[in-house]
Amino acid sequence: MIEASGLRKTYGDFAAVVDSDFAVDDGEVFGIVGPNGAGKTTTLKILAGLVEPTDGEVTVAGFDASDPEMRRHLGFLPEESPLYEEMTALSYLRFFADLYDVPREVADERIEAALDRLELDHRERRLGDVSKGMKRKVAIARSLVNDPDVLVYDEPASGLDPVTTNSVLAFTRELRETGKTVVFSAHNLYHVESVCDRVVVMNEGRIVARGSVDGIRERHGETTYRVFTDVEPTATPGLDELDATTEEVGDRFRTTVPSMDAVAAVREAAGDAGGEVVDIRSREPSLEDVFLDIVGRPMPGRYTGDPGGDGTDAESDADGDGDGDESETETARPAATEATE
Ligand SMILES: Nc1ncnc2c1ncn2[C@@H]1O[C@H](COP(=O)(O)OP(=O)(O)OP(=O)(O)O)[C@@H](O)[C@H]1O
Repeated sequence: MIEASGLRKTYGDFAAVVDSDFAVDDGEVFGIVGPNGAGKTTTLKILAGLVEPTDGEVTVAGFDASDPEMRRHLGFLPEESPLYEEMTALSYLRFFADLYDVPREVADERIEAALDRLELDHRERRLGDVSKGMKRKVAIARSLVNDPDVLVYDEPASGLDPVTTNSVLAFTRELRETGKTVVFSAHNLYHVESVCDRVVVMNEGRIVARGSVDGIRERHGETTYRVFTDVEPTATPGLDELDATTEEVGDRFRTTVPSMDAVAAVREAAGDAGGEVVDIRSREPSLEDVFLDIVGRPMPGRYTGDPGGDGTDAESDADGDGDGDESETETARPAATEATE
């Protein structure tokens, strides 16, 4: 649905996007993640045909991004989307539908459906008087009035309260179920983890990692295991050497270890001490941990508005099986060689 190859955008001597290649499949939710200034917005604007790349090619729904016909297939949500404050949500959305020559009846049906799914109240209220969350929802509904195949959303849930964030993320997931292809950027890694099929991580204009969220996590992060025993597993010499740490938790002992071999050693130690393992859980590194590893600095605005309340760690029963997702990392080169100050 989207193919970008050799994308580069320079402003004078400064390279905002360098050597960017990626493809987005039909019906996929694709995330672009990275710190401030990484080149996310520039990339999205190139996809939306709003910024012309200095080099490279991009096709969206089979059209060159610069082809005006492409816009009929695209819904774009900019990072900031000022609305006409004197209009109501309904009149505003009808206005945009008219710009796309959507017949009134069809437009009304689409608008109602989008606003229902977004749970938007106060449809007849002046947009100048509605909350920031409602404005964002109206802007999202606007991106759908032409029933596009591809949606390009720049930070769709940024700065929203947890309830609205949840609603916007759920809506984005639903778009995939209706066959839309979505590309979105986010600072907040929880947003990316909870919605995207695949992501690219950008830093200083370049893609530095790509793959499924799980694949990237698997490749860059280290899974730890928490072994719960009914005795303190201290009997076997050498447990310390396995980087094991044990804490007493209620009537159990929780030993955290970095490998399945160490899990086996804990099991043996518990047996030697006359007890047994009662539970084993794996703890996946968060995308945040991985991001720190790849980019070398934390994401700004980390995990704000986490509607799940625990976006930082994924914990699951440990069978020790990875899903073998492929992902790859590209070595981060210094910010564009073209960029000379
Ligand atoms: N029109 C422009 N002229 C000059 N420099 C620009 C222009 N647009 C973007 N840049 C620069 O290009 C770099 C990438 O900007 P971009 O907005 O794509 O980053 P971003 O990853 O979206 O960042 P943020 O998360 O802060 O929105 C930044 O250093 C920015 O200052």
